[in-house]
Formats: sequence, structure tokens, C-alpha cells
Amino acid sequence: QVACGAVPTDTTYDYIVVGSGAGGIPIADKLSEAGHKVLLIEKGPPSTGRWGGTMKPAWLNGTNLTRFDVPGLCNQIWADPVGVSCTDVDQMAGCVLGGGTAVNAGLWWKPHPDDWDTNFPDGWKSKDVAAATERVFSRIPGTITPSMDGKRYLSQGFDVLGGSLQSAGWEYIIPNDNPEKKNRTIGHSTFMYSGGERGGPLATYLVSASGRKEFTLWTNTVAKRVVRTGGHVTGVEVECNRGGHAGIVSVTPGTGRVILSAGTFGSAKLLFRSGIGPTDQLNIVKNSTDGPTMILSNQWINLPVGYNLNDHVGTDIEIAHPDVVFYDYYGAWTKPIVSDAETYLANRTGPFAQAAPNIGPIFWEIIKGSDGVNRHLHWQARVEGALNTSMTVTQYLGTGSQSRGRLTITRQLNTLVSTPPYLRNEHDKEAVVLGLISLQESLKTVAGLSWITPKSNVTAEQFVNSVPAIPSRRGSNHWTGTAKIGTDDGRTGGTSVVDLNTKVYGTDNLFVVDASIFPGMITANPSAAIVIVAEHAATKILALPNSL
Ligand SMILES: Cc1cc2nc3c(=O)[nH]c(=O)nc-3n(C[C@H](O)[C@H](O)[C@H](O)COP(=O)(O)OP(=O)(O)OC[C@H]3O[C@@H](n4cnc5c(N)ncnc54)[C@H](O)[C@@H]3O)c2cc1C
Repeated sequence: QVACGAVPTDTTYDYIVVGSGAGGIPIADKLSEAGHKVLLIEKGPPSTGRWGGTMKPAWLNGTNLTRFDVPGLCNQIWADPVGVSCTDVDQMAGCVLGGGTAVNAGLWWKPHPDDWDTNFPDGWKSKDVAAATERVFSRIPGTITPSMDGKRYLSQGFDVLGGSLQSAGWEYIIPNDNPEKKNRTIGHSTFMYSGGERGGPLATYLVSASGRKEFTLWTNTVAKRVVRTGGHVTGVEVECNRGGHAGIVSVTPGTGRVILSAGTFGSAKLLFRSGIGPTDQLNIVKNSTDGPTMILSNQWINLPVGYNLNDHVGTDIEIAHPDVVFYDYYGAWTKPIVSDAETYLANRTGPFAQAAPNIGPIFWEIIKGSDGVNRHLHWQARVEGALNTSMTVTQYLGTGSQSRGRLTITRQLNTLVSTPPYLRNEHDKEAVVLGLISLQESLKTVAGLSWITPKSNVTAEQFVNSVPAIPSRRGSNHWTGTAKIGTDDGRTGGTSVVDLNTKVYGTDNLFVVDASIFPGMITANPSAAIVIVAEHAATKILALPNSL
């Protein structure tokens, strides 16, 4: 048991940012860069070595590296999530410093213009976020050759699948040099890694923030709720989690603001616990252990928090080819191939500088549905499956998808996906089926390639229908949407929870900046787009009049 610290009573903050993920770290950095006093609160422990993280396999003892630093250990989250994954969510999410950016596979994409133009409101279109995109990619450019010797290791899977698709007419591109080319194109996986290590916001934005006297970071500290009078927030109530802080931390009277960046599940939960959301959800909180401290119902703000839940629709297929070579990244936790561990530790080269489980190629296709809507498919291959020559290839349905789900809260104050957002629209399903048929066609004549799933006697449609539309079979860990941005104020029958400045409707000084504000799904893995949202939100928030 580690002792908790009380919240200092002699300090207030211009901005309190809750959650240190893809949204929280960059926004905290930008606000402190502008000279504001910023407190970043993270419920989990430190992750990467730079920040004092300690979780590691024996072969990293004596180094400053943890499991989070080494790209080849990124899938350990599935083998050993204890103390790393969130325990108040029915899905996989990272509850450590860095959030998803500490545990994810590091895939890092410059968004397609349609990702903004299809989904986001005016002021957030591709032209509006262009400057923010430049800023993000100048700090975190990404790489297609993460090993420090510039070589790609274990590329047999890429060569088989990528070569076959190119023979079938798909175009090879450098993805982040051509973000608008997402139709029958193929590229190498692009990662946020740098120097052979995880990189990303933890190695850039958090480093610059931490160098400023205006910036304070508390880890192991859970935000319970925002403290407010009507629409005016005065602080955040925090609870200690293994050595963090407990008490009420205040914002600067009059001008201070709170930013929720606790992720699609965490920000929705904080809103519910702060009396902001649909009445059915607030009544659940009122009947929980929160009841005695919850804001009175005459001050509840009725907004559609938790609706508009979204995730990429994942559909896994499996193929095999004799040239494909499996590498046991899971086994490497206890028994790494000694020479591979040595080259990684000495020079950050070799298979451990690459993401487990050997991800790639990535390829894209746009399918126009019979409803006239363009739907973007992102295919992501990895060397993993039933055979040691297998590749599992996940088709993600993103931009253009219409289906949405709902997130709710339980009396135990856990959040759950009560309505999964998968394939609730017939044209979404049509795109998934047509995309699969297109891939089958493209791979039809590849010598030695066999289909494991779906089998040749099953049609694409039968197969797509046979996979249940539930998170365990379709989930992609790319959750977005529970506090949607838009101009149609949810208090008066609209669908939006935050306005175009990311401010929660009905409040003076409460904002949400993370994946939860996304109105719709984007093409590829979302972390880079979330960092862009944070960069863009920072300009909007900083441009607001300072006094309320
Ligand atoms: C296993 C996995 C693999 C993934 N792979 C990729 C990938 O390769 N590429 C990619 O682009 N995306 C990937 N993603 C998705 C991506 O990481 C997330 O979409 C992204 O991190 C979400 O950003 P966010 O800021 O909304 O929330 P998060 O990054 O989840 O951050 C939220 C933070 O808030 C903290 N928090 C929550 N509640 C509280 C509270 N009450 N008090 C204090 N702190 C709180 C959490 O601990 C967490 O640190 C992956 C996700 C997972 C889970």
C-alpha cells in the first residue's frame, strides 16, 4: 500500500487536463506552451522508462527500457494486461501514462481529407486542420523503417501479399506522403516510433511540457468528477490510486478551465459522474456509491453523452503461403532469440525495433455503396494465425460507415458497450462484403496461397453474416464518438455534446479533447488524428476570451 498525498490547498490551475493519452498530452503541452499553469492528471502509473516506468521482462533489467518502450513487446498487453489495462471498461484500453499511445502498436497515419470532410463540422474540415496536421507530423513524422539500420526484418509476409496485390494492379505508395491515395493502394506499415523505441506523444509533447515550470503531472490519481455550480466548473475531485493525490483541486477562480481527455470511455464516465448526460444514465450514478456527492438533479445537464459510439468494424480473414515466416513475439517476453535481443539493446536494430506481431502490408480500397456513399476500407495484415505460415488480415470499415452504438454506465460505475456499433446499416455490410470479394479476386491467381478463412465453399456474404457483430469478434480498439462535436446542441434535441470550440454545451469552462468528440469513424488507426484534434482544439480554446 503506497500512501496518498493530499491536494495542495495553496495552488490553483489555469487548466486541469484529465487523462494523458493521445488527446491529453498534446493539449496539456500546447496550453502550457502558451504560458498557462497546467495540471495533467493520469489515473495510471508511469509507463515508458523516461517517466519512471518499471514494468519489464528480465532481459530488459539493467536498462532504462520498459515493456512500453520496445516495439516488439507491444502485444504483451494481450498476454499480461494486469496493472496496464483499464479495469472499469468492458473493452481493452490502456490506463497508464500515455493511455493508448503507451500500449498501442504505434501505427501512425496522416488522415485522408475525407476523414475530416465527411465527418467533421465546419471549422474542422481538412483545410481547417491542415496547419495542425503539419505541426503534428513535424514533431512525430513516423517511419516505415523503424529499425535503426534502415532495414526491414521478416518482410516475407509483406512480400507475398504486397507483391500479389501489386501484380493485381494495386499501387505501391509511401502512405504518409500520399494521404489522399486510399483507393487500391498498398504501403508499408507506418509507425510513430523513433530511435528504435515507442516515441509518439510520450517522447515529444510530454517532454516539452515537462520542461516548463507552468506544467505539473500527477500520475496514479483518478478524477472522480468535476465540481461545478450550474454550468461553472470550479475544480476536479480526485481519488488516490497507489500513491497519487486525493481531494479537490481547484481551477483559477474566474478564468480556469477543465479539459476532459480521459478517452471515449473515461470522458463519458466523468461526464455522467458530473451530472452531465442522459437522465437514465445520471439516475444510475445517483443510485451508486456516488449518490451522496453527486450534484443535485436540478443542476443536471441533459446531453446525449454515450450515444454515437463508434469503432472500426473489424473483419478477419486468414490466408497461408509457404514463404511466410512466423516470429514468436509472445515467446520473446521470457525467451527472446539472444542475438535479436543483443542487437536491439546495442543498436535498436532487428525484429524488436518492429511492432509485434509483424504488421503489414496495409492496403486501402474505397467502395461506393448502392446508397451512393463512399466507404473507406483499411486492410491490416499481420503474421499470426493457425499455421506458422499464416497471415491474419483485418479489414477495417471506416470513413463513410453509418452504424453507431451506445455506451452506458453500470451501478458499479463501470462503462460498457451496451449497443455495439457494428453493421447496423445494410450498406455498411454491403461495403464489407464487396471489399472482401475484391480482395479474393485480387489474390485469385497467386501460386501457393491458400485461404483458411473464409473457406472456398463459403460466399463472402455468408461469411460476413456469420461473424457476430459484437466487440469480441468485430472490435478494433479504435473507440470514438461518445461526446460528439457539432453545432446541434444536444440539450435541445440535437446530437452534439460539445460545441465547435470543444466546450460542453451548457457549461462555461468544461471541454472535451480526445477520441470521444469524433462525429464519425476515420479511415485508418486513429491516434495521429486524435493528436491533430488536440493541436487544433488548443488553437480554438486559446483563442476564446480569457475572462468568462
Ligand atoms: C491494444 C491497442 C492497440 C492500438 N493500436 C493502435 C495503433 O497501432 N495505432 C493507432 O493509431 N491507434 C491504436 N489504438 C487506438 C489508440 O491508441 C486510441 O484510439 C487513442 O489512444 C485514444 O486516445 P484518447 O486520448 O482518446 O484516449 P486514451 O489514449 O485512451 O487516453 C485516456 C487516458 O485517460 C486516463 N483516464 C481515464 N479516466 C481517467 C480518470 N477518471 N482520471 C484520470 N485519468 C483517467 C487513462 O488512464 C488514459 O491514460 C490502439 C488501442 C489499443 C487499446
